[in-house]
Amino acid sequence: MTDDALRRSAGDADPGTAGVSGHREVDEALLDDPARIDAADPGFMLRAIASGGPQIREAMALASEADLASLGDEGRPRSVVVAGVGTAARTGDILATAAGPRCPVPVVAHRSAGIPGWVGAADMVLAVSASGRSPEALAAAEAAARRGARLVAIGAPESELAALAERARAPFIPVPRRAPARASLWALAVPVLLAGRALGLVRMAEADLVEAATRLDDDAERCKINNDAFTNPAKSLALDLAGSLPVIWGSTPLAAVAAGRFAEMLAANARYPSVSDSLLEAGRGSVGLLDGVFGALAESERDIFADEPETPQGGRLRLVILRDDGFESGTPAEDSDSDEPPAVESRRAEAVQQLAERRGVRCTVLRAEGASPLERLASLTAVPDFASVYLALAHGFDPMAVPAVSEMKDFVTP
Ligand SMILES: O=P(O)(O)OC[C@H]1O[C@H](O)[C@H](O)[C@@H](O)[C@@H]1O
Repeated sequence: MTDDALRRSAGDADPGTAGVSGHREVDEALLDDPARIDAADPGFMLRAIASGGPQIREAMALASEADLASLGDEGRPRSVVVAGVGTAARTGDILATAAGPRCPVPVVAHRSAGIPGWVGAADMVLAVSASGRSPEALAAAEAAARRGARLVAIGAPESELAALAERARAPFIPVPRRAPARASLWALAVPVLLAGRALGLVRMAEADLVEAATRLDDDAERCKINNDAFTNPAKSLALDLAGSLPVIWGSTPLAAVAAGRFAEMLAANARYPSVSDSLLEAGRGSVGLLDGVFGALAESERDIFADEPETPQGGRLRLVILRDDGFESGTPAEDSDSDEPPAVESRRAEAVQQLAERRGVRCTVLRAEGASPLERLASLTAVPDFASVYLALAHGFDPMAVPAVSEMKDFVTP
């Protein structure tokens, strides 16, 4: 489409605003007023995000009805490809991390249409789509069936994906529709993890799932709208980030998955740009951001005698470190999601905190809690999920409606 055509099809939206509402300054007072929060969230995104615990329990029941356990009967596949986009693709990262570095077969999160060229009859494809109609997941399921690969489909009941699975005689795990897809992370991730467990790639007890669900319930309770910013960790994280350029680094592979999820939620809900990575990668490159225009230089120009900066944090980094130091700092080696000793990862997290401190770059640290990797992942996603929504609301954005995403779909759908 040419620029002119793009402009024409944008209708009569004002240039520069495209009918988008919201305000650049955060409305801090809104976060202390439950009635205003409610009114600012007409699509009930907070409620949707709070359903993580129930999603896990429901997914466990639905997966047991679908008899996923029998997947292991045909033996271990040569590889597992998790195909989908957006939140569906994130479940592939979760499976790969849960399977860990000692996993005997490759686990690949495939984020484009179809499946890799090397996939054949010896491989297994998990096609994941919350709506059950994303072209990428449908193309993956179709290609898997055509090439004779083993297929499991996970998505909305009575969807195109469900029909495709039925035609291919492949197991289908229904995921009750809960728009938007990003509010369905746990409903999608649990069947993927249970498939991995049935194939012998993931060690995960029922109790781990139950405890992760309880953790999400507890965090939803701490993050509920009636708790003010002093007691609500999500509101206080949202205020930490307000007006900043967030840089989110995860101390371990598991924490890096949570970092990626946070960046995705900040973009979709709060419409904030951010950088996210594992600290291992960041330490070799993007840690340099701390020295840059938005890092040390922005901080050295700050007037430390001013009562209130005119634009708080404008154009300045805010570091968020997601730390997973393992269960009581002593994760048994066989449970570790990383190839590195936990001490090395902890040292890296301490180091980057010191680097930030020396440069005056503000830093928020979130620590994983819980015994199992799944529970610790849940503990690193719940508060950030809520924070992204509170930040959206404080800027006057409806976190449910993202005009740019809808317009993109309209432009590219033939
Ligand atoms: O899970 P699906 O229904 O296939 O949707 C996949 C993705 O589609 C769109 O890109 C949405 O903006 C994403 O939030 C969603 O995760």
